[in-house]
Amino acid sequence: MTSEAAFPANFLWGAATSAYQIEGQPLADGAGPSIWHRFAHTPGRVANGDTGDLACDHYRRFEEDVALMADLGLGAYRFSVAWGRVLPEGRGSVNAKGLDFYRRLVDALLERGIAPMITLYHWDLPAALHDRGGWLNPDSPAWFADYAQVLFRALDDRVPLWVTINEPWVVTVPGYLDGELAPGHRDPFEAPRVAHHLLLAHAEAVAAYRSLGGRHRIGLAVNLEPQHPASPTPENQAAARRRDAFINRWFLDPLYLGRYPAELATIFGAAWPEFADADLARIRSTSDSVLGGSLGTGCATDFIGVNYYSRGLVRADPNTQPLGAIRISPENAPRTTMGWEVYPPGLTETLLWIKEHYGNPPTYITENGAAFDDPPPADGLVPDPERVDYLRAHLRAAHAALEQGADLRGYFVWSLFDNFEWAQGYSQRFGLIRVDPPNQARILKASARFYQNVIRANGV
Ligand SMILES: N#[N+]C[C@@H]1[C@@H](O)[C@H](O)[C@@H](O)[C@@H]2O[C@H]12
Repeated sequence: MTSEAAFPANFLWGAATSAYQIEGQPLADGAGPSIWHRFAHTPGRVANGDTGDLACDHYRRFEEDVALMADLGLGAYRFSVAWGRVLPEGRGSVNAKGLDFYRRLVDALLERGIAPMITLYHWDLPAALHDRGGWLNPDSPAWFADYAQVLFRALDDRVPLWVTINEPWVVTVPGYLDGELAPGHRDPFEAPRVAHHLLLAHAEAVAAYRSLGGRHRIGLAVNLEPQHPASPTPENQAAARRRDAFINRWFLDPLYLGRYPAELATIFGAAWPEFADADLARIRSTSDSVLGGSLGTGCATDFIGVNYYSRGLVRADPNTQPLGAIRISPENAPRTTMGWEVYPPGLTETLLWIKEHYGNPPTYITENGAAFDDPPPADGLVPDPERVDYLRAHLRAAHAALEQGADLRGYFVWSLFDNFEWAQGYSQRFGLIRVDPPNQARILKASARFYQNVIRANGV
C-alpha cells in the first residue's frame, strides 16, 4: 500500500483501553470495589443500568485478546491498572493475585512484541479511599505515589511507557463539578482542590519514579480540544478563551509553566482557593529536561499524552455557570453518536498548540477514535466505513502536525474493543473490534483491517 502520509520509522502504533471498561469481574481474586463499581450499581447513574461487572470479560480472556492485538500488528497496547485489584483498600497490603494478573498481561504482550503502555489511574479510585475523602483528601497524592511505586517496582523492568493519570480534567469536572461521572459530586468548591491534588499526585508519582531509578518514560494523558468562537463576536471570542483555559490549560499550564491560567480564578470566583507556591513548584516540569530528552529530575514529565476527539465550537451563554460558555455543534457537520463534530483539523491544531505553548515536548496521541452505530457483521466482518474515514482523516491530520515539527511519537486508537462507555454504558461503540457483552464474541470491523494496513505501511 503506497502511503500519502509516511510516518517516522520508529513511530509507535497502538490501541487503548481501560480496566473498568473492559476487564469485568471487578471484585475477583480479592480485588476491592472502586467508585465506578459503586456508581454503576447506583440506580439511574448509567444508561440501561449497565455495569462493568462483565464488560469484555478481559480479565479472563486476556490471552485471546493479546493474540488479536498481535494479529492486528499493534506495536503497543495502552491499558490501565485497576488500583483496587492491586491494593484492595487503596493502600496497605498488596493483593498478590491482582498484581499477578497485570504481570501475566504484560508478559503476554512482550511475548508478542507488543510494548505495554500502562495508565496507573483511569478513574476507578478504590472506594475505600473515597470513603477517606478521595481526591479531596490532601493525603491523596501520597496514596497515589505509594500505589504507583508498587507497580514501578513490579513492572518497570518490562514497561517502557507509563501514564500517571488519564484525563484529570474529566476526573475533576464530570466527577466533582457537573456530577455526570463517578463519584457524581456537584461542588465548585471541591473541583479546584481535586484538580490540584491530581496534579500533585502526578508530580509525586513522577518524583517516586525518578527516585526508584525508573529507566523509562512517564507522562500525563490529557483531553484537549481547540476552542473556536461560534461567530467572531467579542462575547463568543471571550467565551472561547475561557473554555480554552478551563479545558486545555488547566493542567498543562501548571505542569509546564508553573502557574494556573488566570482565567480560572475569575471563572470559579470565591470557590478558587489560594494554592501554595511550593505546590506549583513541585508540579512544574522542567521543560529543559523534557527538551533535552533526558529523563527528567524531580517532577519532570517525559511526554504528554493527547486524547483528541473533536473541537469545541463555543457560544457565550451567561446562563451556563461557572463558565458562561456552551459548546455547540455546527449545523450539517458530520457527527459521531456521542454528538461530537468530526473535525480532523483540530488534531493538527492541538499538536501544534502544544509545540508552540509548551516547548514541543515528546507527545503521544494516547486516544483518538469515534463512536458510530455500527451495522451488524456481514460475512464475519463489521462494515464500519464512517470509522475508517474518521481514522484516515485524523491520521493525516496527525501527519500534518509531524510535518510542521511536532514531536509526535505514537498513536493509539480509542478503542481496541467496544466497551463500557461510562455513564452511557454499552450504548456507544468505539471499538476496532465488536464485542457484545451477552455473547462476548470478538468480531473484527473493517476499521481493524484498515488500521492493520496502516501499521504495515507505516502510513496512510
Ligand atoms: N467518551 N469517550 C470515549 C473515551 C472514554 O471511553 C475514555 O475512557 C476516556 O479516556 C476518554 O473519554 C474518551
